[in-house]
Amino acid sequence: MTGLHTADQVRAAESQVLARTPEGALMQRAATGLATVCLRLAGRAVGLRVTLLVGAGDNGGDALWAGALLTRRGAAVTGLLLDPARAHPAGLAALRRAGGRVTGDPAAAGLHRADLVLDGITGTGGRGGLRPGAAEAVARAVAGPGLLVAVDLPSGVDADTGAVDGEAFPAQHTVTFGAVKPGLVVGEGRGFAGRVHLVDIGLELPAPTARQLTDADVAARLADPGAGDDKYSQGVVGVHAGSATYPGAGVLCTGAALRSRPGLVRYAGTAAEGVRAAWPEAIVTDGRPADAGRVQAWVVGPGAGTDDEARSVLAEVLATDLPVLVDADALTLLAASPELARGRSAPTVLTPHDREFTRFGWELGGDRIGAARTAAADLGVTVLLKGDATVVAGPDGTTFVNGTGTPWLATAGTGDVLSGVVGALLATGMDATEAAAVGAHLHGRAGQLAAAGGPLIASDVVRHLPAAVHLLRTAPHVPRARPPVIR
Ligand SMILES: NC(=O)C1=CN([C@@H]2O[C@H](COP(=O)(O)OP(=O)(O)OC[C@H]3O[C@@H](n4cnc5c(N)ncnc54)[C@H](O)[C@@H]3O)[C@@H](O)[C@H]2O)[C@@H](O)CC1
Ligand SMILES: [K+]
Repeated sequence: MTGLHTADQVRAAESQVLARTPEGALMQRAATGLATVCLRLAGRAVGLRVTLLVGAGDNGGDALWAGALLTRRGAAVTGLLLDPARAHPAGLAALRRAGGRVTGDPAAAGLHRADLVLDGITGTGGRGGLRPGAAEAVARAVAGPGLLVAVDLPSGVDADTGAVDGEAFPAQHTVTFGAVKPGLVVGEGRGFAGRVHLVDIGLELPAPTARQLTDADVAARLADPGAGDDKYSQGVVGVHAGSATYPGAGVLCTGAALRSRPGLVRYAGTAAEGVRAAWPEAIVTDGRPADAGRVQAWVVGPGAGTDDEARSVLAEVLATDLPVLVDADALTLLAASPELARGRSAPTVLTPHDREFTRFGWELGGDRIGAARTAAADLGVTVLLKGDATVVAGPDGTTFVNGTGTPWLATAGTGDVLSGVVGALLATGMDATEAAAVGAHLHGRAGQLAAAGGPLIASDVVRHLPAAVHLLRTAPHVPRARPPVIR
């Protein structure tokens, strides 16, 4: 599990270490880690042309110290001082001592021929997007051939939210210190961070503000069937999705549930004929949820319409004491009658995309973690806010940011697949917020496998779910999972 820590949390942990270590020691650790990663990425030191973009704070100090280390290893390092009077004094002196050169002129900083560019403009102390001088230097860096490496955080990205207000440094790699900040993995920031390398600088960190599951974490939560299991003990999920005219959502959602968890899927709805034809393994009725037989969780909404019948089905399943996943059309209905979800005794999971989210009247700015948390607390539900990095927030504030997936998943029907996956996990009795996070991770991995040869369609994701489970289970360090407990 990767813990995500806010800038304040990291700063507080840093000040504890600062109080008991010699001056500059922490920055030395950061700079040494940074230089080590740079050498690994570049594959050599001697003759390596490096340009440092140096801002006015300690982030610039890290870059200068790392530049000094690289100079000593034989690199040709130039520091571009964006605010020369405020450049970190000790770092600047170290670079000069080592034989590095400095300039205040972006045109003279060698960005057109650098092998490596280190972005030390701002880190956790940055506010807002790049200022004009910094933006000009970044534009030159982007136009040049150098590998773009951000120091701690791509400048211009908000450490806590990933919001980018204006321009930011588009890093190919980010070397971050002490802890991964949420802004590196969520929101727009995710797209600016590139590959994230965490350097341990010996901080004692508090509980993270949010978490990111690894393959091993997810595998550990996916239990094998035991010798005494039968189809009922594996979790039975009910699906109400699709319509007679558009059965696709019912077919995809039912198929995803079947392929995620080999228990039993019951389908109830007007897409019955299409679902029966596609999935003989499902138990299908064209009646209402109450006609479907016993289930341990419901998925309701994808392609199910927003008419009175659909509304009454939604009210029926939300009136049960079973976990319910509400998606798509059912979210539109719920947004108009949120009281149906408020105060339920069993867990409810909402899986909105941005438009569905704002229909509830919740604001969605650059802070997707904050928005999902506010919504979850408002209704007392788990909110899975879909996006490039899906955010899952539970009613108690537990938060996950998903780290798997591919842009190819932005295609019709993949949301129906996600609902089926999470619904199947809910039916096993898994905690609802974990089920949403585990389901998002598995769905993303299946999407990555399905997209290996190029574009994918949603049914490709369904087909790749078993291979994705296998991939997760063969990840390093997977502990054995205990069998699920079915109520
Ligand atoms: N506190 C510590 O002991 C350590 C801090 N470290 C580094 O220190 C960084 C934080 O340093 P600081 O708190 O000095 O802050 P930063 O270096 O992140 O930036 C603050 C400076 O940038 C200016 N600034 C703010 N927004 C700007 C913008 N949009 N465009 C241009 N300039 C802007 C401010 O005026 C201020 O002078 C971390 O990200 C990390 O890189 C590491 O060396 C590890 C140890
Ligand atoms: K930076």
